[in-house]
Amino acid sequence: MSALSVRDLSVSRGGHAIVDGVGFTAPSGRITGLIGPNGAGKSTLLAAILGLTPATGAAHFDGLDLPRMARRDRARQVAFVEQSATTDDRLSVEEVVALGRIPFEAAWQSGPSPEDQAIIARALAETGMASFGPRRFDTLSGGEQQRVHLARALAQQPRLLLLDEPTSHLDIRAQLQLLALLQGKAATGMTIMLALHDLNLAARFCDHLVVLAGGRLVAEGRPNDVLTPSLLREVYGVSARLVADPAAGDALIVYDQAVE
Ligand SMILES: Nc1ncnc2c1ncn2[C@@H]1O[C@H](COP(=O)(O)OP(=O)(O)OP(=O)(O)O)[C@@H](O)[C@H]1O
Repeated sequence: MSALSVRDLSVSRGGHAIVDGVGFTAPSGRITGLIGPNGAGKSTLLAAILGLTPATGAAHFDGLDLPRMARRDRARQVAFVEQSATTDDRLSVEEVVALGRIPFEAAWQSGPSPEDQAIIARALAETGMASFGPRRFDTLSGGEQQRVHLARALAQQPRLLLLDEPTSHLDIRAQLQLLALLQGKAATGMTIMLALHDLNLAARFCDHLVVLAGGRLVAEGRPNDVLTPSLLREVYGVSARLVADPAAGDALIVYDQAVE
């Protein structure tokens, strides 16, 4: 089974644990939401899973020791959409997405093969960016850039996809499109984990939730079991109600106020 299994993962900075003994399993072919307030350690945890920041503990995917793998080998299995991904701004959109094929290129290959070009075109189409191929990346809006970073990750054809707040610059339609696209990918067997701030979207689109606060795992499980008013009060410091949504067959979170 190609689940992501994280065990006792810890990251310390300045003598302070910012990720503290976190363990969970993100199920195979499902979407796992990583939620928690600002500064909870979500970005640090994702970076630690991929060995991009020094950490102790373990993160395995289908028997692969993710933090200790060679970068190129890992990039053939796992793609990461960072919160503020840096890109050489002079590249065109097509060239940015083509970066996703580099881990698969032979040493003598100069530029994408016809097969790579088809994969790049498909990733651009799936993210609604097909007509932007020749545009310079630095001329895009924040939301368009975010979609291109997703397209670059999809072009890697990963078995595990990690995303750090991939909807932060997207309008509501684009958020729904992105999450529906991820659902489709999960249905093909891709294991997906994404950090997300919108808890109603997390409840609707995620199969599994991992809740962090103060660097520690607070809860893990199905959205309906995890997103309770008491958890929202404890973790986010808000009073909130769950209101039945008969059309969707589950509950919506309605926030009342921040509490002390
Ligand atoms: N190099 C560092 N030195 C000291 N503290 C750090 C360092 N890097 C991160 N932190 C702290 O670790 C905590 C976790 O940061 P992280 O970015 O992982 O949180 P997050 O859950 O992703 O937050 P957000 O929702 O705001 O993006 C924060 O309090 C941050 O200030």
